[in-house]
Amino acid sequence: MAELSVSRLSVVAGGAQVVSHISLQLSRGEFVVLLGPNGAGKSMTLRAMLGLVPSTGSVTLDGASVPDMAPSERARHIAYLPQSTALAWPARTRDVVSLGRFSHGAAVGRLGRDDAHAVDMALSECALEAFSDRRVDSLSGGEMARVHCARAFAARTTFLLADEPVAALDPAQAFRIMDLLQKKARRGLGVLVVLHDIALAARYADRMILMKAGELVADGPTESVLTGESVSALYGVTAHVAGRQVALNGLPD
Ligand SMILES: Nc1ncnc2c1ncn2[C@@H]1O[C@H](COP(=O)(O)OP(=O)(O)OP(=O)(O)O)[C@@H](O)[C@H]1O
Repeated sequence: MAELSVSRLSVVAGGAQVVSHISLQLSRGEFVVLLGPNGAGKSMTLRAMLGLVPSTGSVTLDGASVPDMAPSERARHIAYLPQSTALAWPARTRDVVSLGRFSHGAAVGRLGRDDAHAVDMALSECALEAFSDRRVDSLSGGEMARVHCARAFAARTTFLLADEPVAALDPAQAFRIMDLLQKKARRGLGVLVVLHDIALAARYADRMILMKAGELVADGPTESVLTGESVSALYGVTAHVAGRQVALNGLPD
């Protein structure tokens, strides 16, 4: 069973410790949601796990240090959907999805048979066939989010780290993306997703990790981690949780 293992990961930014001694494991086939208030250190944790920011501690994939991997090797194992999804250049959808194959040696206009197949599959999984030749700067936010997912799926990695992939999507589009990620996890992808929508997280997560002020405060099965008390302690709002149903009742009086 492939495993991504994080041990005592810490990050300092702007002179402050923004991630403090985080340890966690992610296995293939798991769907894990990382929750926490703004500024808790969630994005920094993902970026440090990928070696994109300096950190201390260790991150290993089946024992091999991830930050020490060449970028292309890392990208063959772990796909990353960063928070910002804007694309500044007017590429076609299919070419953006093809970027997911670059770590396998492909280049725009130079896709091998396996690359082309992976791109076609990813376009189909994300219901993007009709947009294949469209310029991405003409797509809606929800369509663009699907393009980013397709790019990640085309890479055929064993792990996917996604930072708020459904922020700014309407409920149907958000469910569509979460369903896709869940389907991929059921087929063996290890998925770690940062979300702010607690109800959505409750619906999908096999496991939840809670972070606050740079520290990991809970990690376990959704049913045991998600309680009215844990949501209140995390966000400072009153909440009622029944199983996987979450009702937020605003700020305390
Ligand atoms: N380059 C930097 N210099 C100084 N502080 C930084 C820098 N980058 C990030 N930080 C700080 O690190 C903390 C954690 O940031 P991070 O982006 O990981 O939070 P987050 O949990 O992802 O928040 P959000 O939910 O708002 O996206 C924040 O307080 C942020 O201001």
